[in-house]
Amino acid sequence: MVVPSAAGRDMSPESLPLGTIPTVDMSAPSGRGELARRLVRACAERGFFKVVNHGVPARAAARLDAAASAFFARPAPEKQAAGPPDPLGYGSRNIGANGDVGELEYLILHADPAAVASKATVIDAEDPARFSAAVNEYVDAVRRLACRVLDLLGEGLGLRDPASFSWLISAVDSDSLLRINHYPASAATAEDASKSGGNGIGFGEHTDPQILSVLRANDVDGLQVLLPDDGRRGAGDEWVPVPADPAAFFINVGDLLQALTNGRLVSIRHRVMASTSRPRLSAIYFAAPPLHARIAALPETVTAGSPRRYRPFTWAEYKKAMYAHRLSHNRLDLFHASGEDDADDTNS
Ligand SMILES: C=C1C[C@]23C[C@@]1(O)CC[C@H]2[C@@]12CC[C@H](O)[C@@](C)(C(=O)O1)[C@H]2[C@@H]3C(=O)O
Ligand SMILES: O=C(O)CCC(=O)C(=O)O
Ligand SMILES: [Fe+2]
Repeated sequence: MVVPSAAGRDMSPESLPLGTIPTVDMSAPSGRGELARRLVRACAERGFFKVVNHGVPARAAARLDAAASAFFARPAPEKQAAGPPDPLGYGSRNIGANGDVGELEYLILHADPAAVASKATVIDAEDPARFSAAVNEYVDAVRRLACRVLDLLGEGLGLRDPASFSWLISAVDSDSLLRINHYPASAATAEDASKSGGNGIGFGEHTDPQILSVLRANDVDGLQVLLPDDGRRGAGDEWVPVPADPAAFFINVGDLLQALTNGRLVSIRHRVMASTSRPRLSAIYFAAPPLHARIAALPETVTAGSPRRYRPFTWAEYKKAMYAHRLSHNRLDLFHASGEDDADDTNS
């Protein structure tokens, strides 16, 4: 039975419970087909889910955390030697080049081992090889997880080639990134923060531009996701806190996966709130295609009832538009098939 919602969208009785964040067990206790269906449902209804039994060795995560913590503990001038973010490298408070600020410092690295090696000399001057090894081992493990998820999504969506998504991020010239965020401890409440000029925002609201983001953080809360009002509640979109779980991964659909699936899978808005008494450390692998990759809705996702939503574009073209806009900008709107917005228009 299909129940029409107040908003006119069909709600199958199997829809996820209101306001919940799905957890997906990658060990597939109920079989591969069911796992693929669960992943598609999580990405279509939420664009965000928690993953357990993910297969990423705890040792790889611990090594990355140790390398990152050692870097962030260094004196400011030493850290600044790895910056400013251009857009790769070390940054503090300023996010991107268009006036966004957050209560954090961060490292953005290209995921390619050669690029990691060239940055490692300024990040860990004492032992750059140790830093590179920690990053490469971690990136390798999370890329595998991202590929497994993407292949299952391809299967669940019934694509002729279920590897269409994972193929894009596995290319040797893929433009994937690793970002490590460090939100310093502040005993501040949201009220204290606003008195001192802060706004309680660690990382402002945004969607991730790439294909898939794979996040792991320590045991400090702060991440929130904007769950869409699916019409059953009628109270509008809602910011939902994501309880920390350092043993799990959190995965979200990026803008490119929304475009490739013609809007079937949704790129979710998220943010990090800053008022915490302990530092938050997070690492996010942004799985991206090569710069020249052409992003167009896969034919299986374009139907008479669901016409093409976005015009085809390359990742390079999308990146240009993304860097020209503020963090919170809805970048996919610039690429609407019938939209009047112009992707080269740099006013946000
Ligand atoms: C304000 C910005 C920072 C960002 C580039 C942008 O112009 C808009 C997208 C931002 C974002 C969000 C997700 C990732 O953290 C990030 C690395 C990315 O690919 O897009 C950041 C960019 C950044 O910090 O350079
Ligand atoms: O640091 C976090 O937990 C999330 C940050 C984030 O969304 C990002 O870097 O794109
Ligand atoms: Fe993000």
